[in-house]
Amino acid sequence: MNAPTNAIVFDHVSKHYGDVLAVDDLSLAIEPGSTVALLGPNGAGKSTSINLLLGLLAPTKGTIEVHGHSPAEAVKAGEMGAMLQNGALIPELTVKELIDLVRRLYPRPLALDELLKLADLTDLAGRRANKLSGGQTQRVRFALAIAGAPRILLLDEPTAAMDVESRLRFWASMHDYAAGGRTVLFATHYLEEADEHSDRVIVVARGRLAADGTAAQIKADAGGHAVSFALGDQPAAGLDLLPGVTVVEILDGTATLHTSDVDATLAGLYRSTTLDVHRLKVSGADLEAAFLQLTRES
Ligand SMILES: Nc1ncnc2c1ncn2[C@@H]1O[C@H](COP(=O)(O)OP(=O)(O)OP(=O)(O)O)[C@@H](O)[C@H]1O
Repeated sequence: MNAPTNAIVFDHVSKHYGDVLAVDDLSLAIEPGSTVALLGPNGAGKSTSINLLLGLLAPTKGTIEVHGHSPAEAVKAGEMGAMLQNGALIPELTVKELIDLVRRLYPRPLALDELLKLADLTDLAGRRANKLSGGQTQRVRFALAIAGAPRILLLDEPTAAMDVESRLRFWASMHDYAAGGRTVLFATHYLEEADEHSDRVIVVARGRLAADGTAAQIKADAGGHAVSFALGDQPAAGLDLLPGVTVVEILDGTATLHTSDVDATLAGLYRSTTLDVHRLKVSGADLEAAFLQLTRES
């Protein structure tokens, strides 16, 4: 039998919680060595997908493979490490003791010094776990996730509640770990994180696949541009009906029209409205506009 070419495969996977359809016929394949963002709004099914991948939940329909094995087999073989949204540390232990305790549970763990270095914890090695800030705690949880040197690392909204500096340090650690050819899948609803830290973005909305590609492809496919202008106190009624317009945002007297056809929108703005248009600006799509459009459409 040929070795499986994909690290992760979801084949028509659905997951119901009673009446709630959290994951809806999701099919995708992730190549080894890629860093993939699972991007979606609240309730899109990101955590459910990660829990399915870890074998913590069973799909209602469909199958999941991890390097050709079931999730349970892959977890048992130490193929996957995960940083989930919750999970307390043992407060009495120091950072070093805790990481060493966990790494010893694995057959081929990373060296303690390497783990401390990768998670940027060398200076905090002697600190007790209950004396850490939120961002430092997340770094310890990251170290625990990679302790067994997993080939696949799953991160569920890893930077939630981190400040800007902590985020930067966290992503640097993630890239260092991924650089060894490992596969990383991280869930986020931060568009910038998906854009900056992944080489592929899988957008999910209401449990379904809404888009899949590089951040640049998703922006291009959504075809979006934004037309903005100073609206002042003029009425915004009807802007959403202009040709091409997908989303209208009004903020501090500025109207921003996200559009799939910038020429048609501009023509409509000048011909079909009586608005005084000042400080007109046309910009290329950003991931946010693409994301809004995609998660509305699906
Ligand atoms: N244990 C559960 N029982 C019932 N419904 C659940 C359960 N867990 C999740 N859900 C529902 O399943 C859907 C998907 O939830 P999930 O937590 O996977 O989304 P998410 O994309 O991770 O959201 P968030 O970004 O808010 O963490 C939501 O409608 C949620 O309310």
